[in-house]
Amino acid sequence: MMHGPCGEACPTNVCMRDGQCKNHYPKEFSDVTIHAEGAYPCYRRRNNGQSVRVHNIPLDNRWVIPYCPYLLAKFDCHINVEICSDIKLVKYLYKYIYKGHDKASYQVTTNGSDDTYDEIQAYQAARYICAPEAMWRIFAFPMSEICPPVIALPVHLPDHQPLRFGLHQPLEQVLQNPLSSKTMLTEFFYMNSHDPDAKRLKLLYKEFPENFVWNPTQRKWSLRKKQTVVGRLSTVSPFEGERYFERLLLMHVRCPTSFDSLRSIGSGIIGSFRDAAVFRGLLESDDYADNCLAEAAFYQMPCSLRKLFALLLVYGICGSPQSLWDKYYVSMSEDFSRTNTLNASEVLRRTIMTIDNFLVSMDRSLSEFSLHFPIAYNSVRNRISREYEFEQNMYVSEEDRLSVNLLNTHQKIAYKKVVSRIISGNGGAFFVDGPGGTGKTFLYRALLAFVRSRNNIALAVATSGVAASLLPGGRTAHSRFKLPFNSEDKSVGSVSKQSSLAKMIVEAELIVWDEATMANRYSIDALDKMLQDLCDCRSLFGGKVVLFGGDFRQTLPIVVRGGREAMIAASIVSSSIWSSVVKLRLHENMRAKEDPAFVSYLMRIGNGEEPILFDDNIAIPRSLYIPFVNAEESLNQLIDCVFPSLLDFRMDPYSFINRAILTPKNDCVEEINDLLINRYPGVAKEYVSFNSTIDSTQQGEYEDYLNGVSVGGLPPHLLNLKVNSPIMLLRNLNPVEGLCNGTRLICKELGDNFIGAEIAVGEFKGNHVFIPRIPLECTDKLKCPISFKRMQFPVRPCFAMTINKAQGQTLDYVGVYLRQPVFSHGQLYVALSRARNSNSVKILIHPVPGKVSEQGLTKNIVYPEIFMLAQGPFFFVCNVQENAYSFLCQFNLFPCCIVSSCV
Ligand SMILES: Nc1ncnc2c1ncn2[C@@H]1O[C@H](COP(=O)(O)OP(=O)(O)OP(=O)(O)O)[C@@H](O)[C@H]1O
Repeated sequence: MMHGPCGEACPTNVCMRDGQCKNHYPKEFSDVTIHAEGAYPCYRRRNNGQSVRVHNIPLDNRWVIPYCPYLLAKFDCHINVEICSDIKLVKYLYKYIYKGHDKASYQVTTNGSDDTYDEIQAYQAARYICAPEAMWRIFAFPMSEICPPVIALPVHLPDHQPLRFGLHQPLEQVLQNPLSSKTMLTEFFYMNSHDPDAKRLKLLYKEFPENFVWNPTQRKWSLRKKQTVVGRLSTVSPFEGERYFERLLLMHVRCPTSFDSLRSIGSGIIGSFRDAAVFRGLLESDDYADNCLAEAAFYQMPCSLRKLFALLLVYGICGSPQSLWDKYYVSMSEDFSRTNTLNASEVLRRTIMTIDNFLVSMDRSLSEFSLHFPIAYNSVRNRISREYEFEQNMYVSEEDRLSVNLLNTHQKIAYKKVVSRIISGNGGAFFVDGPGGTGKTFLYRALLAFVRSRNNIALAVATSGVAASLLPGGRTAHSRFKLPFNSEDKSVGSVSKQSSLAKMIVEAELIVWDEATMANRYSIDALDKMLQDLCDCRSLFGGKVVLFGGDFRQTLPIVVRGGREAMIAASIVSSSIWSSVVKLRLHENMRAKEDPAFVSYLMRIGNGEEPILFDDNIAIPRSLYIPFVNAEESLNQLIDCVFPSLLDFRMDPYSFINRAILTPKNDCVEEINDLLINRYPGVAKEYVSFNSTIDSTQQGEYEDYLNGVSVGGLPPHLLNLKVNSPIMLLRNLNPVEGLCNGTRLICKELGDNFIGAEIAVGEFKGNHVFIPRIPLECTDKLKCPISFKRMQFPVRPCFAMTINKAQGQTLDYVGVYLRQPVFSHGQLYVALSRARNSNSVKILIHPVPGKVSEQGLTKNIVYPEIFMLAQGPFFFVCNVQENAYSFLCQFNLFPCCIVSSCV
């Protein structure tokens, strides 16, 4: 079946909406079917040159609607086919099964007739049953079957057991029957207190039917011998109060022996199920901020406590900031009051200013919160001007100041070019391109030091928080320039011309943007427009000197549901500014100098020059991979290579923090982290998240589902941590202080309401921070069909992380776990290039089932067209960047020969 023709060839086709095909035809060519996370499957559509003519327009494989010839022939009707490889797609199966037959119901009445029409009765009396269904029913064949069977478990309050009795059955008789008061729930309690198997297994209520069978006649549970079943607690709306909180406890408390035991804490019993749920951390408490500060204050770390207070303010968790301030002021100012040189009002001023400074670095200010102090202080009005002052007086380290003397030849050339533009005031945009480790950051630091040591402003930004934290005074580009996050938003950001921020931007002599290869080109175009507007100058970037940097071998901008072409189209190389950018190249790898063979191997992987054997598969050298024996044994071998002794790790976590297992997908990350946190020595502390649907009426219905949802970027529902275990931050809490999405920390204190941790890497290594639970929203329908908010600590263990998350980080030992091969451009290169040499990397590849003998083969996905588009001269030839690849292919110019001829 073919779609269309539509688009330019037929703009009036029914599928056209706002000049675009609503079904996204034509699709992209692809040699294999790819099912990326959070994206529609990209089916195999080979570019084999074949086409058919429909309405006189040639349509090739990109226009084919997925179909199954067998099904079409068998049923002789219209059947579309989709891979059912995602849980979300299952809903379509149910939709079509339960939709029922097409039917209509009508009634003929005379005018003025007042006959009341019983719609339900009419439906029951005249439901249309098609012939096959009628036959199916006559033969009493089962109409539906769920496998495995789902056992619905009742939830009721004490003495609120539901009772079933006949119409004429005497109530007394019902009540006197001892079986009447027995329910699955009461007998679950009974089993937990009397049955040795139940005591041993320590099950949750929902797990109980998996191990025990309910006998409805005798009203008792007995050990299950066969059949796999699934238990589900009946849903309860939060509006039902205590019954809802009781259910919450039943979902999380193991082996309760009575209703009271659900509410028992230590030796006492808490008054209500709600309070018990709050006490166990299952429910957002009204006093959360108070409890959190009280617990953290106990550790007497006033500096960390002030930052914690600021975080609670920023995330709107403080119900009453003033009362918390009054209550914890003494603890927050303890270090200042201890110095005998400061009087009381000076202590107060310092405490206020340090909190305000912390808030300012998070783009907020103390004056935004309803807090009153007995002294005056400068805040919101001067907030941006304080930033301006901060930028103008940025401290430049001696090391950075002297780094200019250490630059290698290529770095020196780049340095001189940029500096000469700064001095001449002519402006210009540069792009420094170099593989990882060639000293791009080293160059940025030298340039930033040059400008700042003359007391001028140089703004350092990066696409990701981790990269920003590696630059002195670095911020994420979006937060520094208030750029729109949404690529649909074509506005130029929200910096008003009169603001101090605008003044700071206009005065900046240099803007450095690292990891620009990961940025969406709309952000870069937005910066160009904004600078032109603020500087009243139509030249590129308003005539400012802007230095971009990055590595096109690494991953490209993420485009939700977008494939290869969409990623290329979102890259800086597809931006209108690209042809005017001066390209600077660094070649000498300064990081892996001692292993040149590994460096050239990495380059071959990154450039896509490693020979492809078949289906994008390359052979990994024998010394780099662990031979696959079976899933468990081989994974253990990989773990042993990366973390040879977890006990040593616990003793000296800093010595091991730069070791990690990298893998393409989130599900593997969670699996390995769970495995390793269990093996890690020490007692685990479990933090349970509270998930609430944005639409509160959906809470009861979806709560269990949301507890099971694992979304990339959100912490897990059940977060298990141990003291000294490594964790990764999942939010940009404060990039200026090194707290970015991706920062690695070491757990130090595990309170009930906070986590105390030390930053483990980078400029801020050793800094201590208290992290509170914060609300983390997921409204992206592609990640989860139900919009919800998860109240949890924004961290996860980081023994393992996704390859994309590792970008920008340098590791001492890298384990690459490829249960599934990489799925996007540059991932294999990013994973391997985190290591300094070949001795500090090991790869485990799961072979294709049935082909265990084919060891050490894996995919290396490289989009060579990005390298071509990144080369300047070709832009003059092809003009329309997005079509450059196909344009060049028409002339039989293929990637390798183009790159080499261009170089
Ligand atoms: N000219 C130099 N002299 C001495 N050391 C250098 C020089 N250039 C870079 N280095 C060192 O080499 C290492 C890698 O440099 P850097 O982090 O700047 O590379 P990069 O290109 O930014 O890498 P990535 O793309 O992975 O972030 C660093 O330890 C840096 O200090």
